[in-house]
Parts: sequence; C-alpha cells; structure tokens
Amino acid sequence: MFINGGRGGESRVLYRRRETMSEGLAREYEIGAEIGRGRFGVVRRCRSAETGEEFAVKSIEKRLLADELDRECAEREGKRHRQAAAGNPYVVQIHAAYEDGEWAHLVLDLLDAPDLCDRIAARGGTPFSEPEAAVMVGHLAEAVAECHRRGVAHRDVKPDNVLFDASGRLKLADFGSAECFVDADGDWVPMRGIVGTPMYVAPEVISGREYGEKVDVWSMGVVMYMILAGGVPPFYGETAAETFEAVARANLRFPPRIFRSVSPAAKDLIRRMLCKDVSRRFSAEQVLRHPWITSGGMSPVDEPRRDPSLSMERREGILSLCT
Ligand SMILES: Nc1ncnc2c1ncn2[C@@H]1O[C@H](COP(=O)(O)OP(=O)(O)OP(=O)(O)O)[C@@H](O)[C@H]1O
Repeated sequence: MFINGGRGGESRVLYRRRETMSEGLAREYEIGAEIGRGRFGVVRRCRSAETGEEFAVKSIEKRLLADELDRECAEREGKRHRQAAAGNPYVVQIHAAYEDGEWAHLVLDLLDAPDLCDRIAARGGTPFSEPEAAVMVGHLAEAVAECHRRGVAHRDVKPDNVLFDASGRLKLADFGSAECFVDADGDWVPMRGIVGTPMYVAPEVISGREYGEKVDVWSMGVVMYMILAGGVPPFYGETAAETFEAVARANLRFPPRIFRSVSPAAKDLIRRMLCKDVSRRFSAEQVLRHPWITSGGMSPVDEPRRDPSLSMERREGILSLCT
C-alpha cells in the first residue's frame, strides 16, 4: 500500500484553529479538513476569508525538527520555494507564509487531484504509454530546469511530490529539502548532506561527497523508469540500507519482461539520466532537448503494456516502496 495513497478528511466543514495557528493565518484564512501528513506536519485545505478562494496550507510543527539538517531545511523551505516557484508554471505556487514560535505555515495552490504515486498505483502495474509518459517527464523536466536556472535544487523529486491541478497540469511540490547551489555572485556552490528519499536519491548524495543540481536529474530518471515500468523502480532493496547499496552500485537494467516494448529512445534517455558519472549525466536542459521528449515519446508500440509474469503482490510490494 502507498503511504501517501489516500487523502483523508474530505469534509468541507471549515473551522478556525486559533490555539496553534499564527494570528495572521487565522485572521486571513479559514482552515479546513486535513489533506495529508508529512514527517514534520500536516497539509489542510483552507479558504481565503477575503476572496473565498481555496488553497492548501502546509503547517510544519517546529518541535518535530530534532535534527539540525531538518531544521535548516524547514527554515529555508519558504524562501527556496518562492525562489523556485514565482512564475514557474510547473511548480506549486506559494501564496503566503506565516510563522510563530511553534509552527511555520505555507499557503499553497490547492492540488487535490491524485498525485503521480497514486496515478501509477491506480494502473495496477500497467505502464503509461510513451506519449503519456513523455508529456509528464517533459513537464517535470521543465519544472526542474526552471528551478535550476534560478539556482535551486529540489533534492526530493519523487512521484509523491508530483501533483496535478484540476486541468491535469503537472506541478512539482514540496521544497522542504531544496537548496541553493549558486552564491550571491552567481558562482556554483556545491551542496552537502544526505537529503532525499532512498529509492530516488543519486549515488553521489549517498557517497557523502559534495554534489550539484544534477541529483534532481537522477531522481527524474528514477521517476521516468517507474512510469514506463508500471511502478517497478530501477534500484531497490528490502531495507533503506539495501536500497542505498543498490543505488550506489547503479547497475541499471531493463528486464525484457517489463521493457520489451519500450522504445530505444526512451531507454537511451533513462540511461543518460541514470548515469553514475555526473559529468556525463544529462542536465535538465539536455533532457528537454532529447528526441524522446521533443517527439512526444512517439514509439512503434502505443498499446498499454502489461507484464503477466509479475504478480500483483510483487508489484504492490515494490510500489509500497514509493515513498
Ligand atoms: N499544495 C497541495 N495541495 C494538495 N495536497 C498537497 C499539497 N501539498 C502537499 N499535499 C499533500 O499533503 C501530504 C503531505 O505533504 P508534505 O509535502 O507535507 O509531506 P510529504 O511529501 O508526504 O512527506 P515529507 O514530510 O517526507 O516531505 C501529501 O499527501 C501531499 O500529496
């Protein structure tokens, strides 16, 4: 089962939570039902008292940030998110931020359509067609390329953080791990720290060395692989440690029983994204220029592919690693 698979609290009853919310937030928004929870807080629906427009409010409980790195990331989330999002059509927009001693709140676009993790799971192991996949990967690469142009690395690209608006447009969310990789003079600054989610994290992050923004391209490569493989990830193990070992080995395979009808162009792009050698790995801009993306994923086989040799239990086991 997906950890983020369900969204509880569909009730539209709105109420105020003055006891914990910053006063400005409580004054300007009516806080509604819970949408979901992350490690450090909760996301709820909210409604502008002035316009009646609906948003999501992500509330981070500061006392849960025990680790120094988590605290730093949370403190910077609003700033990095603003830097990456303003006018970036494929990134969740941030509308307001509030803070008090106990909580930090970000008011965001409300995106309550199923996220990419849910969409992959809902297909029960049937991969997306290549044209469908190329649109999603192209939009995700647009989002990431624009973040990188602005000097922000997301550092936690994964299906759970790929949301969609009511019209189906992809929106990259959750800048809780984002970091700047350029300084005030525009010079490249390496990043450090093991940040991200084991199955999606790049080998250079695990190695403990300094790394750059191409960690996001690696994670996009994992997402693309999973979209075309019905949710099966390229590198995984039974435990986080085993997953890290598999990622560090970076032994990329395309099992014929899953990938037999995937086009050579799609596999070529995945190889260029999941390339352990960072200097040879594509940038997000290069992903956008790859023929598989520019041709809209046109491949000889457009029929949905199902792998009969992979049992549902096996798939669910693999898919549950999504987060
Ligand atoms: N703008 C939004 N609109 C609607 N739902 C959202 C929005 N942002 C996040 N969510 C949902 O709220 C839930 C929690 O999201 P959040 O970003 O806090 O944590 P997470 O990404 O699940 O975990 P982590 O704490 O590891 O980052 C998820 O189910 C997510 O899809």
